[in-house]
Amino acid sequence: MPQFNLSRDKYTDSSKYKGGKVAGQRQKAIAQAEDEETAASDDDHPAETNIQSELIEDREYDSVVSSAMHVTKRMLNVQHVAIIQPFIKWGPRKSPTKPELLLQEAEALVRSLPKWNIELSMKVPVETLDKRQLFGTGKLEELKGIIQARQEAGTPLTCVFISKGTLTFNQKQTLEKEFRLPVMDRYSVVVQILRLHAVSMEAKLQVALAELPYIWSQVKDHEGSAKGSGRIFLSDSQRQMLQLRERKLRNELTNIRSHRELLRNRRRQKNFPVVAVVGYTNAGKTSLIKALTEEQSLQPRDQLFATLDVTAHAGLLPCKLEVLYMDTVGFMADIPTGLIECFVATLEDAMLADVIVHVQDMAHENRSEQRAHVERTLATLMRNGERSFTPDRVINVGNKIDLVPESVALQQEQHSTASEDGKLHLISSQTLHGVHELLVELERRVLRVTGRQRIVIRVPMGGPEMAWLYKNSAVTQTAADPNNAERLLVSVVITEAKLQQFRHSFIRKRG
Ligand SMILES: Nc1nc2c(ncn2[C@@H]2O[C@H](COP(=O)(O)OP(=O)(O)OP(=O)(O)O)[C@@H](O)[C@H]2O)c(=O)[nH]1
Ligand SMILES: [Mg+2]
Repeated sequence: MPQFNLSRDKYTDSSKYKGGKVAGQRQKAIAQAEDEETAASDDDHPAETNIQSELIEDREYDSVVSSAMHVTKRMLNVQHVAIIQPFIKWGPRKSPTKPELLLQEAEALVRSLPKWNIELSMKVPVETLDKRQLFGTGKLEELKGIIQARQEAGTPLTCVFISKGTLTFNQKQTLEKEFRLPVMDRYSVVVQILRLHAVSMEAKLQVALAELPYIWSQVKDHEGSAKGSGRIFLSDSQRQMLQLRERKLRNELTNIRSHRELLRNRRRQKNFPVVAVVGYTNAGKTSLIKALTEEQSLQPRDQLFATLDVTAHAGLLPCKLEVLYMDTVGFMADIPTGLIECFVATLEDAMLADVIVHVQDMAHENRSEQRAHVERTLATLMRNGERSFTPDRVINVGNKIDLVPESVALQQEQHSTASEDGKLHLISSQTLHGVHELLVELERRVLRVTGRQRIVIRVPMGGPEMAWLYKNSAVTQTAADPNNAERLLVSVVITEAKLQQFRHSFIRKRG
């Protein structure tokens, strides 16, 4: 039953997650509960897994995708890359972000691919991003000269990465002819990274789906161009293949998602409060969850889009209430919407969480833009969802404080809003500085948002009350009542509704 394992990966079992090991007993217990639910429904669909594997191993498609975006299965091969970051220097369409930062992000993308080496890295001013050859004639000659010189001395380059969202088919074709090298844009580099990091079948199918709008847009560019090279980009049968592929991918994803909904309902019934950890890519989401749960299996990586599956990890709040932390896909600006849309569905679960922790990298120069980008995206995602993006559900966390000089950190803390809800919690997931305080705040929010409270109830020893409390609340401590040897003092975290039920069932009777 291979799909059985798939669904489990997503939520609890991190054994396949970044190569880690199965976590502790609590984790196992939840996984087991989910498995009971999963087993029945998976038995019904043994054929699905075959279709899914065929969609991933499809030679005919591979040849189309490799010609459209130079994305191949041989991505572990060594590549020698020249990065060119175009930016508009003047005028109303001037790039809002400093070109140095754009270039840094482009370099981080390339570094996320293990055997890709950055040989050259340049930022180049352009008048507009729409020109057929992108660069002015003089600039283009200069770039050709630089690349040529590099080819003759030093390690020969194997591709040029132009750090622009998407290049049109014509831009790519023109530049490939000029540079005599394959040319990639941000979309194709990100797809390459996503392919590498996709672990579960759902993530793999999502990446596959994310590739299609790109291929279609290249086909459209090619057809729309009067000066098309005359070469047919896609044959009719290839087009049909792509259409069929898209339908199949959507079908399979729908199947997987309805399955996920089943698990989500199941989890709701079990009543675990859920905390979603979101943020810009590489901000330290996975590291924070590792710090909060002490789960050794989690492996943070200094790579963009390291996490592609929403996974859940159990942890305890200081009051001993168990919560599930959801690790999510990172956000990134200047990624064409079509690409990330496919992953948005995986964020659905996160959007339904009781509390959302927004992790920010305090050591990143572009922190405030990153924060604004994440907030905008979250607000859009939630506009269509069941729950709204209200400040009382969000905790802002400033991570990597160990990398920031103390005086700067202090300033940033003072800058954050005075109210407890708007506060920026400064922490280091690495040194664990501030993590305990964050847990205390998390507890406060979780209890408030889910309408739970911590109380101590006095119950008769050996009575039915104890069993009832274990079943319907989180019992965090029991102690003998110093004033009455036949009674116990039970500390619980309980919802208002359950507390009413308890009063109704036991206290009135007793009275
Ligand atoms: N110095 C320092 N490094 C940190 C801290 N937290 C995370 N890192 C590092 O930052 C990098 C990214 O961490 P991850 O936890 O993988 O980040 P993420 O947000 O999950 O990234 P994606 O899944 O790619 O979106 C890793 O190299 C971590 O070791 C911190 O508090 N201090
Ligand atoms: Mg991560």
